[in-house]
Amino acid sequence: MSEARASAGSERGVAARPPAPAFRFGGGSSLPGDPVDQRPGGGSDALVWRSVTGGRWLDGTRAGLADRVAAVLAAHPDTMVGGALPFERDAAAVLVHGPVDERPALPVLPAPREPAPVLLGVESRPDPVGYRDAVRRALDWIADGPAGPGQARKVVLSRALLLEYSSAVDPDAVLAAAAATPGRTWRYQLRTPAGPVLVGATPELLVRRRGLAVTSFPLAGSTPRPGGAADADQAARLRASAKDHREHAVVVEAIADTLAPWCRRLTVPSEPELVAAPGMWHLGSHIRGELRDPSVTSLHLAAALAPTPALGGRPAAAAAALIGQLEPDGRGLYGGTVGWTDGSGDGEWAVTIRGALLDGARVRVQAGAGIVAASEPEAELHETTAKVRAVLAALALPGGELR
Ligand SMILES: C=C(O[C@@H]1C=C(C(=O)O)C=C[C@H]1O)C(=O)O
Repeated sequence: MSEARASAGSERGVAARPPAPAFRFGGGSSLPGDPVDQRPGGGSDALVWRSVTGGRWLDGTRAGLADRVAAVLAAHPDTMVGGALPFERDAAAVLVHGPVDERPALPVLPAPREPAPVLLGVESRPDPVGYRDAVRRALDWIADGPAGPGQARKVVLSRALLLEYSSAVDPDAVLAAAAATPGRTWRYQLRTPAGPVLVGATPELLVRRRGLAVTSFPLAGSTPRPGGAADADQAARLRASAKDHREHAVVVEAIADTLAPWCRRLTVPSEPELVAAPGMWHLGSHIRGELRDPSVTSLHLAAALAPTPALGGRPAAAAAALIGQLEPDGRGLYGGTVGWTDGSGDGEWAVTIRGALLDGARVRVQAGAGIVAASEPEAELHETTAKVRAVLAALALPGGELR
């Protein structure tokens, strides 16, 4: 709502909606192995919501970004920068700078507008035939050669579903649904200056910095959760899948290699754990490190890590080039990172997945799957469908029977 309309509303005695924050992020819940938070009210599993309202947008691409942001924050104590870095490393970041607003809970959001939007149509880009085709081309690329000595190639291929609804989808209603998803997720909402609003609940932490402690929680290797008794069977199958463990190891190795030069100590688990995300099982690993240099901020680390090989591949540059060919629309914010950093350098950056880009009555949901030598096109297509369904369910967006 524009300010003019808001004040006209109050003149007529209608309560004006307060200005909507440009950025909201609900994260910071504790991870297994975290020290217990001793602060008053800082229970071991407390989720913290941060937002920026009425801030200033920062221009620029990723090159030199973290240093510029650190300088801005050094000059303005009690402020933070929140937003997103796109998947493509040379694309413009969407970051907003403003005062820190930190709360234990998401404020009560206005009730969604009635009637609820009805799904009118869905377009898949590429369509299922095109996606299976892209997987076959990726398998040829994988078979063409190794990524390095003793290393197999991997690439993550995604498809976008463009959904058309009968009326505008309310970004706050979608955020409220994301906030209510059970399980450990990082919830985000970013009103981009171009208009569309990015909203989601991602189970994947790219990097968190608290003081010198650095944590990353990569996920790779997935299977849908059918619910009921079959849920445990699927979990057991994932645990036993050599293909998924290989896919996971590629990601863990790459994250550890990127973090190692920044860290004095780095601990990498030898085996992944099973992670229950909304609608999906994943393999996940807690990687923990201790920073060498306290001037390195969470944004330095996020900019170095994103896009994670859980969304790109190995070798990173060749996988990104292949993705550029096979996904000609470009990914934009999907697959990049979303989060915040503050004047102390602390911050939390999640992988921008399990979200939707809302543009009035049009909604874009994108999902991908990791392709390795043993991948089957049909199974990978099925995995993207399962992920999209999980997103629609978590965000309470009507999705029908997607294929
Ligand atoms: C690509 C997505 O998810 C990523 C890919 C995964 C996989 O290939 O197993 C698992 C989790 C995410 O890192 C997505 O949700 O769109």
